[in-house]
Amino acid sequence: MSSTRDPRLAREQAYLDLLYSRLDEVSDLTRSQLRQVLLDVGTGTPQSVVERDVFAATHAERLARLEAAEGRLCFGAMDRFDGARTYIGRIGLSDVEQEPILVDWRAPVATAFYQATLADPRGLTRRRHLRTKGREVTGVADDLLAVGPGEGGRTAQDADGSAPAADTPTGDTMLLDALSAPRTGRMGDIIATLQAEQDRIIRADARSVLVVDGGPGTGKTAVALHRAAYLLYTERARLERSGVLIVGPSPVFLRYIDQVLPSLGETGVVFATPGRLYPGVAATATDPVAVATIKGDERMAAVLAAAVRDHQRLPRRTIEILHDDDRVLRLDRDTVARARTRARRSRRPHNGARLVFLRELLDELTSQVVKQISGGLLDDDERADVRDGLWADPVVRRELDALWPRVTPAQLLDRLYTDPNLLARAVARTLTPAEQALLRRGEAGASGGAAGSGDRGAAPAGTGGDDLFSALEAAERPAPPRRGQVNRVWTVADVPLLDEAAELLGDPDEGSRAAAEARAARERAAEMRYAEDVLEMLGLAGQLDAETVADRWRGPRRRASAAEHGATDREWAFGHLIVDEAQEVSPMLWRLLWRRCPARSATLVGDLAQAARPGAPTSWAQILTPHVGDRFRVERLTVNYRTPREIMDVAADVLAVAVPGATPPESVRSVGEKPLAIRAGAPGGQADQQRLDGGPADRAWADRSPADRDRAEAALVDAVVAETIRTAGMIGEGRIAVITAPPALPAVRAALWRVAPELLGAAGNPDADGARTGAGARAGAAAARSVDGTNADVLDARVAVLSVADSKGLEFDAVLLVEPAELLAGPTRGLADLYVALTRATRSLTVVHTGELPPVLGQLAAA
Ligand SMILES: Nc1ncnc2c1ncn2[C@@H]1O[C@H](COP(=O)(O)OP(=O)(O)OP(=O)(O)O)[C@@H](O)[C@H]1O
Repeated sequence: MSSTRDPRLAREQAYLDLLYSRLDEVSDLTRSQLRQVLLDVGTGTPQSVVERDVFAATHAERLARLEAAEGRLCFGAMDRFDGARTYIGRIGLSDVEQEPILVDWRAPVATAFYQATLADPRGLTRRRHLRTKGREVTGVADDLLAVGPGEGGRTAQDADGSAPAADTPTGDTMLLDALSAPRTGRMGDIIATLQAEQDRIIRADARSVLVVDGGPGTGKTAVALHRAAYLLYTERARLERSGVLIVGPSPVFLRYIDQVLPSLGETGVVFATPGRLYPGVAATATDPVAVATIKGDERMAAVLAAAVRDHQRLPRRTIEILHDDDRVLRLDRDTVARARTRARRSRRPHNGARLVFLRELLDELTSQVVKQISGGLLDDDERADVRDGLWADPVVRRELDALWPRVTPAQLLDRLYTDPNLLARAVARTLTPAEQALLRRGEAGASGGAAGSGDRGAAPAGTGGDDLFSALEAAERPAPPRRGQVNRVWTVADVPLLDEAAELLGDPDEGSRAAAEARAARERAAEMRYAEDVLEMLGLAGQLDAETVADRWRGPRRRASAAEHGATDREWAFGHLIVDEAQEVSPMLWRLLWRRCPARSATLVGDLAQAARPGAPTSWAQILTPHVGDRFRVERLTVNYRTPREIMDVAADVLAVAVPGATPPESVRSVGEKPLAIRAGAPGGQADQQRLDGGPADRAWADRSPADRDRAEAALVDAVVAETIRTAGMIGEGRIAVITAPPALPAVRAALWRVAPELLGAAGNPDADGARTGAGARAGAAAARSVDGTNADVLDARVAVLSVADSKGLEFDAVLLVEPAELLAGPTRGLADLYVALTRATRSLTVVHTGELPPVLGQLAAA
């Protein structure tokens, strides 16, 4: 990087000083405007209150954006042929004359900064990168793109008075420096070094579905998050109202990425894991892979529809109802069938159509009563009284409810899993007997991870749309807990099924009352947090209380509140959907996701080669055509920014077997350090660093005798602990992941905790189980524990012990991969899991194993 005597530094420092002083001015002004609005009691008219609140919200959001821009306010400049210079930064700024002095990286004019090349300089002579620390310029790097016509053959750098040296740093130097920096446990923004192919994707049109496909480390996640920030900038009005939903595979992953958008000044997004996409349920428990696969199968939509129809019954023979103890009324099969047909034709969901069904049958029963009383001579009011009397009669109610009961999603799913007759009827031609058995097995409950919230299905709500019955239905609220109340642990794979059921059943009770309460509480909590932040920013904490300020935000709907709302309302229509690790999404989950974004404006990020799901599709068309037809476009990223060449060479062998013919991404750098294989339990009890010849894959642990297994496990754990400590000493301040098959997680964690607790931090303490809240919770990832019981706080520690599932999308300076043969023997696509695990490191990879290495890792042997 440039020396301190570089004259360019002084010039850029002067400009940066000017930018920061303007930032301070604008921030002070905004702060004082906000203070004034908040302290102003106003005239008290409704209009003045609303106006004041709108102003307050606008000022507060602007202030938050200005504060987020403090770090790396400006990171580049571009010189054009006409000699004009434009500075690019985190936000746009204008001087007092309203002349632009800094351009937001997302503005159209900034496109050239990212996309200009020597071959296509886009009117630029030079792209300048600024390295800053706090408010100080510490380095300058230039990409010379062309010689300006008015400069008489001088290079752009000549214009600064400095001669270009052969080893002058360039944008590539800046990129490599960023990629080689120690990891912090959190993804950061990459606006200073975005590459042209990434920038094009970020700015792509948002009206249809864009798939960002690419191998590990190609920046897919980074691009998706920057695209969210770009869309919030270019389509703010639309997305402020509707929000952006970002779905990531695990709470750990959401925690990993939760700083990126705030660092770009954007907060109006909802983060969710698949287990949290149904209001009122926070599922983290998982089913066995085979069960989850069948639950995610598209055919489950037909199964659920059949299960709902099964609750719309016809009596075998005429029903006799004793009304008011003295009158016998009759409902024959044909009458009920007619009512059922009408109700079904109403095209309302089950609980709404129930009202049509009830009306038909009550009309019939009313006619019978009227005939019996008066030979049919009653006026309308009297008929209405008769009908009310029938509805109020528990005997009548019981008979009608039995024919078309109100059902909640939780009840429907619970019955499907537990009632073999219902299951058999609902799946008659849809699932094989073996698949049905798996569904019933799902009933046995979930494994791994913390419990999802119980889901009670007893409190009915009015289904609306019919005055008479709305009133009658309202009268029965709140209902006492009924027999058949559901209180089970839902798994992640149950969530799309609950949502599908809610769609078929209509406004479900738990989706209305419980979710409305949860929503109100969350919105209030968000308002309070927001108010506290604003008071903090203004130094008004002692003068105004957060409660008062929060109340003032209730009038105009803030962007954050739109986001909060969307998080708890299954009928909320998000303006844009972003799905990370999209290759793992099951067909049933896709159905849920598209319901959340009916406009089908989406960015989907994934790598089919990393798909762990058995039977995962092999093309995006296979995944998307059923949902969006041909309204999708695939963009590929090809450069691996994360994994060094030496590690990628090993991973490429795995890819070649996992997906024959697939091209691995090209690593942008090498580190001069080959991955190692360490064999545990070698003679003398010492871990033995080995160069092996491949050979047959070792027997998986499950195949060994218990004594062998115990010995091997003890040796393995010892070797992992020793190697982790050695690696920690070697990499200094960076982060390490120990990636292992789920069964070995507790033993490895416990052993590391015994020997080197400081490496695991608070997240590694086995006694500290239980609910934790933190930034992840704030980001919408409230379930602190993940698929394999991993606490999202692991990212704060120097060493994270993770399953492959939880390591998805993350990266570390060093990775210790434990017993790869176990991954290959697992129930998921083992080669894909191995590929994911191998590609998490930015610097060093060590494989620790007990038996022979799988042949696919032959390269390690030759290392
Ligand atoms: N232009 C860039 N400048 C600096 N860093 C970059 C750039 N592009 C990508 N990176 C970094 O490369 C790493 C990998 O990016 P990212 O996690 O988005 O990849 P990915 O394609 O989602 O990987 P995976 O499929 O393995 O999850 C991240 O640390 C990211 O910040």
